[in-house]
Amino acid sequence: MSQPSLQATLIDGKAVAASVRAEITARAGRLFAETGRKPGLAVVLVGEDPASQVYVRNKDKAAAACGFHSVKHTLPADTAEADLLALVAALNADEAIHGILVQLPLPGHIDEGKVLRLIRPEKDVDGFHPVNVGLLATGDREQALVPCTPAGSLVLLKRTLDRPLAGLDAVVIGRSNIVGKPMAQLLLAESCTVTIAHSRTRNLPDVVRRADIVVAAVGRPEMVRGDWIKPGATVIDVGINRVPDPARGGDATRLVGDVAFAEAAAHAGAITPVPGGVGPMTIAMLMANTLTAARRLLGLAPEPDLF
Ligand SMILES: Nc1nc(=O)c2c([nH]1)NC[C@@H]1CN(c3ccc(C(=O)N[C@@H](CCC(=O)O)C(=O)O)cc3)C=[N+]21
Repeated sequence: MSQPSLQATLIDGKAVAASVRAEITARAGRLFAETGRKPGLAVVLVGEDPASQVYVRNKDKAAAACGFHSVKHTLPADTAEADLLALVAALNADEAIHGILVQLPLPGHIDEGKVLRLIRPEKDVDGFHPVNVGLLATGDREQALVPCTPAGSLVLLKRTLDRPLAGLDAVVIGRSNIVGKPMAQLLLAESCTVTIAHSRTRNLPDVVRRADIVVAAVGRPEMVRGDWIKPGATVIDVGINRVPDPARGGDATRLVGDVAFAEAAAHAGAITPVPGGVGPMTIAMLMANTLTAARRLLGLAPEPDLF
């Protein structure tokens, strides 16, 4: 049998992210003209997780390009929990900082929940504080800060589908607090019929075959196969997995998603690539959340929704 050919529309996350960042740059410029204040973002990195380092580098570039005030705190891997909590408390009180992001995962000796719960919900640009989780669950988008990866995935879906999502069957594979659960909440708020599948789901291929929208967020390279995809479905691949690339020899690696891209592209109506899909949107939505947090903390009226 011949190789399946690409039929799906490629969803260009890099291009959409650039347009979101351009809009945020314009909004930050207006904020500065009106108030003399810049949105302020603090990123805290404990230890040297490679994925987090990539993310911090991209974020720094994006924040600078958007005209934000941006600070980075890099702490050694053996930092005491109390010292990290003290830094978060100082950032909570810092009037120049409107967004605080503590890179996950944290080293094992630090209680992640304790750190996330200390961040002021108004400055929680990751949307991981239980108050923001609750506001999303109650549909209170006016007050919530929504996690960046699901928010970015929804922007891609809306720009791709160009019609209301209401009534569509959506299957989210993965139930993490960071992606799967908030993604399901956002799709539910759009009136999709939402299924959350996970490692204990029976007959996952058949569950996925029902979906008009597939969001893969399991962290297992190329787990979702082409013949699981309903013809014409929209596929959002959240996975970023580094795998060996023997074709290039030596210790070469390449990035793949949670979806077997070439196979799935032969069935899907539209699909995100990895890299260049959801990843750049995560960064763009972090900028959007920081601007939103700044306006709220400064008592200013909200800007129109990006999605
Ligand atoms: N509190 C917290 N919030 C996070 O959102 C968070 C975190 N911790 N810890 C680490 C992970 C990882 N993450 C990425 C975001 C964007 C890209 C990204 O821009 N990827 C590009 C480039 C990838 C590459 O070339 O390596 C792409 O997919 O095209 C990657 C990784 C956010 N994370």
